[in-house]
Amino acid sequence: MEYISTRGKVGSIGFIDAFMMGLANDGGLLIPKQIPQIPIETLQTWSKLGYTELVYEIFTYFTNDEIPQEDLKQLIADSYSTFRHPEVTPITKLSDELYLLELFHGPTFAFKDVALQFMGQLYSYVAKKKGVRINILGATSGDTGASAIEGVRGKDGIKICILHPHGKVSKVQELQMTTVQDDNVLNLSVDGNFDDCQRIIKELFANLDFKSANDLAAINSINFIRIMAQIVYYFYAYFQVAGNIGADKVNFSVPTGNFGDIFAGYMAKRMGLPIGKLILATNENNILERFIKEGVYMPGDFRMTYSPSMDIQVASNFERYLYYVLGEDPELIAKLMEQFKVEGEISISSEALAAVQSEFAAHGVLGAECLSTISRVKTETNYLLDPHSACGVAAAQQCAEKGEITISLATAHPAKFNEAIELCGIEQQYPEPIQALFNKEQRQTRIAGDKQAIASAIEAFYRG
Ligand SMILES: N[C@@H](CCOP(=O)(O)O)C(=O)O
Repeated sequence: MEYISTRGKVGSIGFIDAFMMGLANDGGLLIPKQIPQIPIETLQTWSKLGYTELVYEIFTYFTNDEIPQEDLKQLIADSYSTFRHPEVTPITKLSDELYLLELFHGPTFAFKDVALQFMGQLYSYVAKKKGVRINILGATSGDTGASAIEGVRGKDGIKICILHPHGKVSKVQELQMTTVQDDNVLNLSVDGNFDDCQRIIKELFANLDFKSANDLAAINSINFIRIMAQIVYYFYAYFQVAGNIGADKVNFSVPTGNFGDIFAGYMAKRMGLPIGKLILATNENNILERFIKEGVYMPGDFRMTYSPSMDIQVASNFERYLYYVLGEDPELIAKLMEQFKVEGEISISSEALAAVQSEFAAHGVLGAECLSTISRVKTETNYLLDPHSACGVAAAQQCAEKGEITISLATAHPAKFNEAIELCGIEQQYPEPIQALFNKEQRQTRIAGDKQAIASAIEAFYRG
């Protein structure tokens, strides 16, 4: 498998190079040159595999034999041995038509661990094999940062700097990031919102002199390896719910802000998994919902919500999807992304919109609906959803037709978002690792949302 850029100026690089490049050097996003097509017989075999066996089978389509088999197996085993559930991403049934895919059994209680435990292992592997320094730079609205830090804290040859928006992540998310005392970790608490953090790091990655002088590596879903690891749980969930292949199509409902998680579902579908609708759930920051309903991609006003991880306007992975839905034309994508930078808007034709709507449905879940979904599901089933997962369930109930089976992604544990849970009048007990955070000392640097100031702080940390 080779990787190319959505903007056409990075040609055919291998798996490890794609991993290390993160953001494509032409400012676009890396994607596989061809999407692997999985034969039905292979899908049938896969339906009987355990989680880590399935990870291995799927990864080999993407890793291009660049990692020896035994090494890859070991990396996978080490990555998922940290999960608290033997199935890694188990399924829970809410009703005959609605299932939850629990993605929060990793060390930081969010779906990000599924990819970032593996990426932490892989960065460490590459640092040792190639004898290179790796300086990770990432932006987070709360979950990615904690998970990325957990994946590489204390690891030799790796430093990590994470930008989070000051005062705009949940208390537990903040504690998960800032109570880590390892010297290879720097948390910058940025005055601004997540979009500011993401824009600044993308500009720093796009400055190739800065990128190479600082050996920058990416953990955000601009890095295709994040998507690769997340593709797996769509297959695994489908097999758990539908049994063997050949059963009816199954919908997936996905709470998403950066379009990464749902893009992994789109890739799984393109690989041959019988997915019906991909239901996109947003909160009040609903640029993606508006795109799917109207074909216009244009940021609105930033809003703070009960689901802070999805408080995102400009969705990184949207560019990857645009590439596919507009006919895999890199020149067109480069032009549209430039237009977006200047005019702040992309509109697609009615034919393209029809193609989008044949694959996606969308629902923007307002605060009141998010809280009422948490309360209702708790009363009816005794299951406590976190606010992001509640958006997924609300969207599934809004967009799925009667008789369709939908798997809704439960992306985080409710203990990460007690601010919303207590507004529902529900008292929850924290799992021990989360409770313990409240007694630990915090370490973070508050900084203005200014690219130059952030670049200087990052350089000083990486060189220190
Ligand atoms: N929701 C994310 C934002 C970063 O998105 P990613 O897809 O690049 O990881 C978070 O919790 O940080």
